[in-house]
Amino acid sequence: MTQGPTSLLPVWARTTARRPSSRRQSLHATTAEAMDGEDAHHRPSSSSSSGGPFLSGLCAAALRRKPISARASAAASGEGLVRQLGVLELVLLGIGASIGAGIFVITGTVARDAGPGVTISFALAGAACVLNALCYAELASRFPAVVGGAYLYTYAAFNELTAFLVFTQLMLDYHIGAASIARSLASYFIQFLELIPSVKGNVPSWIGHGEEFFGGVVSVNILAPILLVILTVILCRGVKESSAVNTFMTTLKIIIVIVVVFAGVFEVDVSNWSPFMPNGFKAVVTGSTVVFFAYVGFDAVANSAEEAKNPQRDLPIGILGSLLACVILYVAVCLVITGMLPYTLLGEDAPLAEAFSAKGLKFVTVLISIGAVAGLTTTLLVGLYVQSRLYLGLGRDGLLPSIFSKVHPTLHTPLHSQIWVGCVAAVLAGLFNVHALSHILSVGTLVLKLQNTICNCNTRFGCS
Ligand SMILES: NC(=[NH2+])NCCC[C@H](N)C(=O)O
Repeated sequence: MTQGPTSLLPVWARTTARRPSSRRQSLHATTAEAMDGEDAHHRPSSSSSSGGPFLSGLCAAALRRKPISARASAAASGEGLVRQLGVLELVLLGIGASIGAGIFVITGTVARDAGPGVTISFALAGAACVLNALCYAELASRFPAVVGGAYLYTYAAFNELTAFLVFTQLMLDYHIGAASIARSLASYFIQFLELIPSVKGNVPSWIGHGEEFFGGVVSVNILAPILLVILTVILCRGVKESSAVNTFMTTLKIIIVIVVVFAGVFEVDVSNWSPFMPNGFKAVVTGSTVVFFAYVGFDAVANSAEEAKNPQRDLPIGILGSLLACVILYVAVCLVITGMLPYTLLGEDAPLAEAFSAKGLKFVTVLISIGAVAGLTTTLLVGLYVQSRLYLGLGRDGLLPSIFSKVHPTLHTPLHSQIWVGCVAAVLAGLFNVHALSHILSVGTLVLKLQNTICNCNTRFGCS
């Protein structure tokens, strides 16, 4: 066996990479061992390096690649996670991750510029995402069904360094995203509570909305961490349990969106649709880059590869099915909302709810709030789920401490990884208002989608 240089890795990673745990050894023939095969030519020989052992180690570690075949045995062994998710659960997982607060908020922001053309913005962003989803679907069906998603594909298509960068981007997105969503959820709960007259105005801000200290640098909130703990407990209990919660909540929000569309159809005045693009096509295209956020999430399905009953068939269906369902629902909501009111009157923060209150349909407004809560809950739940599976993948590969590679023998969940991601999100959500930061992350997500498309080209056409 060729010895792979590990000097690039931190001490703990070096240790785990050299002396892999027995599970890792059996599940994933990775790192040095994995390089024996098809990717040996990707490693620069250390003797040819003129920059000394450190530089050659650095290059070798950065350039080593995980061969696709090395994962096959992992998928076959079936050890660790259990295959419990059917095609419906996978589609609902994708929808659960995608339909969050985006549709309830972004529509108004973009419609103020793009007018009714926001519908085209959603269709354009949806079309771009469908192309990307096709890449994900192909990668998901081509690869052995193990955890890792985008990280795994990058490891096989490029190298370890790129894969690790993908992981860091994903983690930044998911950790901050989870904290931000948990805070929004906490605020929603307080708003619900404040519907009770005796409670209104009496809830201290440190419970839900956040009490600011040090000039706003720290914003203390206890409800968000509590919600994160509850979801983490559900996720730790088993994939069947968390999938059941996701299925229930996602079905609820789909029904609510459909009811909203049908209730709104009768209020549509077609004259509100002309002009359809008051500020031209440019505003519509600009809008599509913003509404892209609403589609983020379908890729979550790829991360459940190791828990899908029939991954090669069901993952592509789950990825594409959930995205297409979102495109249809989003376009329908946009058409209805821009038909109900002149676009100039649409609110920026809660356009859907405001449009229905303006028409005197208060019950729909309440439904929308319930839909938003269900939406936030499922995006949070699935986000935490995906994170833990990514940590599990990196733990197995020796890129993170081996504690992350452990799967509970009876619950069949990566307990340590799950608790870790819950704790990180809880600390962030409990102490900081990360909302502003979460918006910037869409750019990173966009780059990640591009990266995945390149991965697909790379593995399909063998460019490297
Ligand atoms: N990984 C993420 N950044 N997930 C956030 C998903 C946001 C979701 N699409 C929404 O409209 O609310």
